[in-house]
This record gives sequence, structure tokens and C-alpha cells, in this order.
Amino acid sequence: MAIEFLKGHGTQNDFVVLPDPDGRLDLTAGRVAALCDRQRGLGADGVLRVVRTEAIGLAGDGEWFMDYRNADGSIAEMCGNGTRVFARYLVDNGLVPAREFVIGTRAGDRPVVVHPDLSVTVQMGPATITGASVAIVDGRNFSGVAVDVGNPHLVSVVDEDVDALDLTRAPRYDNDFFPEGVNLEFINPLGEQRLKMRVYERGVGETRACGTGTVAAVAAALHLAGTDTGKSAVDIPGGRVEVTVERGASTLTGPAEFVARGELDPAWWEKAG
Ligand SMILES: N[C@@H](CCC[C@H](N)C(=O)O)C(=O)O
Repeated sequence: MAIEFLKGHGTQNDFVVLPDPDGRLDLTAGRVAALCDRQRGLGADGVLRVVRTEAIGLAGDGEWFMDYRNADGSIAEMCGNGTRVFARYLVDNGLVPAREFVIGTRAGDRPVVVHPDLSVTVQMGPATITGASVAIVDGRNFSGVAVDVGNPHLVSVVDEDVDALDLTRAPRYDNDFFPEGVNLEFINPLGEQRLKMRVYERGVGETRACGTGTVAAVAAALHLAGTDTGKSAVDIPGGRVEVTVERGASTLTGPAEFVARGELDPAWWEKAG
């Protein structure tokens, strides 16, 4: 069986997209890790399997389900940048009848709009403040706001430029507070309605963007300013996204691009499993 792939990214958070409408692929953690490996595979921060919701026995309003996996093979509930890339794939390939539709994810249904300029807005659901904790980078403690955006985040405001942080090694965090692991965001507020952010993602490492992380960052900044509603541009190493946060809802808008399409070598796929 030929296995098609595409390579795409959303603000340089990059993904291997695997079209699998009928849910036939045996997508093991080993195969995901091999695909995402930048030396022995195609290289990516994660895999987006495009599968029909009913083909995997799930219920939901969306015909298509985004089966997201981190680069280490682990499963995560949600990926904001991945949702934009996924939405663009469905529109480009005529798999949805309109530019507004719903995508199923493990965190629930996510309505999307693909705009005429091919940027995508995702309704990201609630960004819920769940408490306070600490990230430790290079032996230094950074207190942070814990935010649930379907997946777990800890957002720390940093006094120095976030570019100065050494994120080459995994920061530490409180395992009791985050038993399932956590994505760690470090932010500099840059005046009203603008933030700069770096992120160390659970299951991946430092990435050039994290969509759920940018929503968490804006929600945390608003929380620290004593409010729960607002909007902000977020500058990440891979570009810029726009985020709005309201009570019980949030949106993420940004680009989605494809760079390649091809077929996997069947022998490589068998060996990787
Ligand atoms: N890059 C993603 C988030 C992917 C999942 C995350 N690493 C986790 O394990 O929760 C995004 O754009 O949101």
C-alpha cells in the first residue's frame, strides 16, 4: 500500500501530514518518532494523521479528526498550529464543502475558518487558569501561571529578553502539579496587545511556535493584569499569530503552509514499525 505524506508548517511548527481517511495506517509511536527524526526520517515537530471521525469510531460534529502525535511518539490532546495546517489540507484537497467547518480533536471539536489569504482562524475553546507553579531553567526558578487549553501549559513572565534563556536542555517542573507533563512558555510583554514568546514543548523540545501555547500565554498575561478578556499579537521565533481570549472561548489566527508531498518508502515504514 502506498503511503502518501505531506510536509507543512504553521509559523514554523512543522508537521508530517499523513492522509488516512479510512483509518488503515498502523501509526505506532516508533513510526511517529522515526518520521519526525530530522536525520533518519523526514523531520518534524509532530505528525497529523487525517482520518474520518467515523472510521475510528468517534462521535463529533466534524467529519475529519486530527490525530495529533508529538515528535517522541506521544499522543497530545490538541495542537493549535497543527489545526491550521490540517484545515488548509482539507480545503486545498477539496475534502470539505466550505471554508468554515469543524475539526475533531482529542480536546473536542474545533471550528475553523480558512480565509481568502489562506490564513486560518481556529476556535480554541476555553483557556482555563488552573493555578500557579514553577519552571526551572538552568537552576533558576521562574514562577508561572498554569493554563489548560485542552492540553497543559505553564506560562512564566521573564524580566530579561526571552532570547537569553538557554532552552537546549529540558527545563524542570513540578511533576506532582503536572503528572501528564506540561508545555512551558516564557514570555516578555511588549506593551499593550503584544507579547514575545519562546516555548519548550512536552514531547518535542523547543519549537519555533506553539499555537495552544500562544493562547495560554495571552490568557496568563490577561490573568496577571486582573482581567480575563482581551487580544494580543504573539511573536514567536517562527513568526506571528493573533490570539483573542474571552470568558470560556479563545481564537488563534495565523498562517498554514505546505512545502512538499510524496510517498514513503514501504520498506522504511516496515522497518520503522
Ligand atoms: N505545537 C502544538 C502543541 C502540540 C502538543 C504539545 N506538545 C503537548 O504535548 O501538549 C500547538 O501548536 O499547539
